[in-house]
Amino acid sequence: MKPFTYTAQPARVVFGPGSLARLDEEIERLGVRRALVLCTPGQRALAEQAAALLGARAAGIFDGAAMHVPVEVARQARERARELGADGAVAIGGGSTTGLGKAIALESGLPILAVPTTYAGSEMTPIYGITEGGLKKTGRDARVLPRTVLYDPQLTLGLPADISVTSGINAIAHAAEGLYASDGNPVMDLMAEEGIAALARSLPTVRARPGDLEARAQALYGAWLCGTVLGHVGMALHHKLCHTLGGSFDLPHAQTHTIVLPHALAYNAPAAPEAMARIARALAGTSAAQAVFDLAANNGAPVALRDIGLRAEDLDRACDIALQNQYPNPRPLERGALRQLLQDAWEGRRPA
Ligand SMILES: NC(=O)C1=CN([C@@H]2O[C@H](COP(=O)(O)OP(=O)(O)OC[C@H]3O[C@@H](n4cnc5c(N)ncnc54)[C@H](OP(=O)(O)O)[C@@H]3O)[C@@H](O)[C@H]2O)C=CC1
Ligand SMILES: O=C(O)/C=C\C(=O)CC(=O)O
Repeated sequence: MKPFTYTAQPARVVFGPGSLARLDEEIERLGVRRALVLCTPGQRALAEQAAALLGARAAGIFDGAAMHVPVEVARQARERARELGADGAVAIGGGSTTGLGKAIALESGLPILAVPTTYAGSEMTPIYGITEGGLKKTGRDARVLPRTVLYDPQLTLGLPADISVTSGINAIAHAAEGLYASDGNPVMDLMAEEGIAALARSLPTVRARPGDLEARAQALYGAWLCGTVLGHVGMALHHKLCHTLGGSFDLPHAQTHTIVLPHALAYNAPAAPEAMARIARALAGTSAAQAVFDLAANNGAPVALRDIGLRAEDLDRACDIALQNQYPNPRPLERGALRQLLQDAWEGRRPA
């Protein structure tokens, strides 16, 4: 048994179809009297539904959430919370909305209740990300971890099939890197393998039948487990590469994770055989890298960076940026091999 340290993070999770109906009692449980409801413009109707459930406990709605939490949006939301005398926030939507709630909590310490509608998993982590001047700054702070999470599979029924698949593989990426994390532990390993398996089982059904509530519940269960892993252990090459590609080249988040993951796993495979075996087992495959690639390719997800906006002439700079910071990774960062990883991901080549 490898030595480990495990510190459980506080979070209350309410899971089940219709759990949105418990919003008012759960926000009261946090001692919140005036909650600001956060959403993107596209999820305004859902936010209004949440505000109606809160009744007098709804201070108002801020519908300006945006991908990667632009610093100006964070400032506007914080100002709105102050104007309304909010003593808490409800973030209802995907990772972009949860990220806005985190930006408010980072400065104010206000309690956040998250109602996720994608599989990003941000609701289970103390990780924040705020973008300024084209650069995304991420960090970890206990203040941003949502106090309560309501997982209601019914709210994911409207998530488009293509976004569902890439958001689900974004979740798988958290767990996959968690299995070779330098600060991993047996509890997170168990959650990671179960989370990957739940998503691998359910995503094909979600794509074929987006209205299948049980498949949606399985996918959301997997996302919860994978997000919990992300919140407890450090990420490595895959996430650092995706932050580089997303932050510096403005590539779409979940799609970037989906494309890069097979190649990051192939890069680390020689240095993390046990983790790869567990990932492959969870995916019912023989090769972790190929099983992830096939899950994406067989379910209509993009497999090539060139298909989501990265140009061939960007690859050298992407490699340079990725090499700027050192961080724990099973295999040392070697420029030649890293550049080949990016070339394979750009072309969409199935890992050998
Ligand atoms: N800090 C952390 O621990 C983590 C942070 N993240 C961050 O979260 C962001 C990515 O999160 P992700 O959820 O993928 O992205 P978004 O929150 O941007 O949502 C992705 C897309 O799904 C749509 N959508 C969301 N919910 C529904 C729904 N119920 N019905 C229909 N459409 C829906 C959104 O539409 P619309 O825009 O209209 O809402 C959007 O087009 C990134 O900024 C990433 O960095 C991701 C994982 C972990
Ligand atoms: O990259 C991920 O999926 C996990 C962490 C982040 O996205 C950090 C953030 O931008 O909030």
